[in-house]
Amino acid sequence: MTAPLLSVRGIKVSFGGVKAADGVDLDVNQGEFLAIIGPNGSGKTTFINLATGYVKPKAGTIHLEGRDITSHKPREITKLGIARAFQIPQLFGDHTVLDNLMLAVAANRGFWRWQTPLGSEGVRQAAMELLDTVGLADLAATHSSALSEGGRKLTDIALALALQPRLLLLDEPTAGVSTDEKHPLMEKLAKVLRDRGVTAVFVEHDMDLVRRYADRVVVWNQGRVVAEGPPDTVLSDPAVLRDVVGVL
Ligand SMILES: Nc1ncnc2c1ncn2[C@@H]1O[C@H](COP(=O)(O)OP(=O)(O)OP(=O)(O)O)[C@@H](O)[C@H]1O
Repeated sequence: MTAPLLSVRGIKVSFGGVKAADGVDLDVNQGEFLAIIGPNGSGKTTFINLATGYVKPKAGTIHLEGRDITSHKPREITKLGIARAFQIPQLFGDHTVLDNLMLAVAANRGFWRWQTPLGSEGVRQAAMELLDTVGLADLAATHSSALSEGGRKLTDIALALALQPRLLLLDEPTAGVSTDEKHPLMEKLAKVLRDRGVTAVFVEHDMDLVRRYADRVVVWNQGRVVAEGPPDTVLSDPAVLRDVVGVL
């Protein structure tokens, strides 16, 4: 069996008296699309912050393909292949969708250090390819402030893909997205990840989406992983339905 891509062992994080992670063991396997579910405030976002280096644990370890990244800075972790898409997409609203992507591509190529021209044809082409990948090529010239929430989320995912991640972390990818847009967004996302061989973790409150798109589900409650397995099994577990799904 292949070693996990990300391996978390004995992780503990507290904020004041709140235990956001209380001795968590969790593996993310190569190539899977893993959902994390749990009540508000149970520690799901903290897991994303830990994996990306924004929060440091008071105990435990995090390994990426066997390399200990527990003490690494966020920037170092990004370079090693972990990217996140934010719960609230961070876009420059007064710039076009293409400009936002070109900036991300150029930055990833070392634009700050090597002065890669921001508007060079190579950068433009790579940015257009990413937009095409997420189905937004037709909106390249649109100002990002004019996008629907689904469009903003897909742009944000394209920005994260510009970092060429091996592991993509998505905090509520469909939050704020209209009901009509949710399934097309997830279909597109699942296809992009599959086509590019990117492993992904998504935090989600919509159980229909979890059941339909996740390969595996991890249930987080009060800083602990309380259940995990295939969606159909986990989402029919009476304890999960009572303590987690019932309070979402
Ligand atoms: N930087 C912080 N400072 C203080 N408390 C924090 C911080 N980050 C998280 N917490 C607290 O830790 C707990 C877990 O938070 P976290 O955001 O990880 O939960 P969550 O499961 O993602 O919640 P939600 O579903 O509402 O986004 C909460 O009680 C939260 O208030």
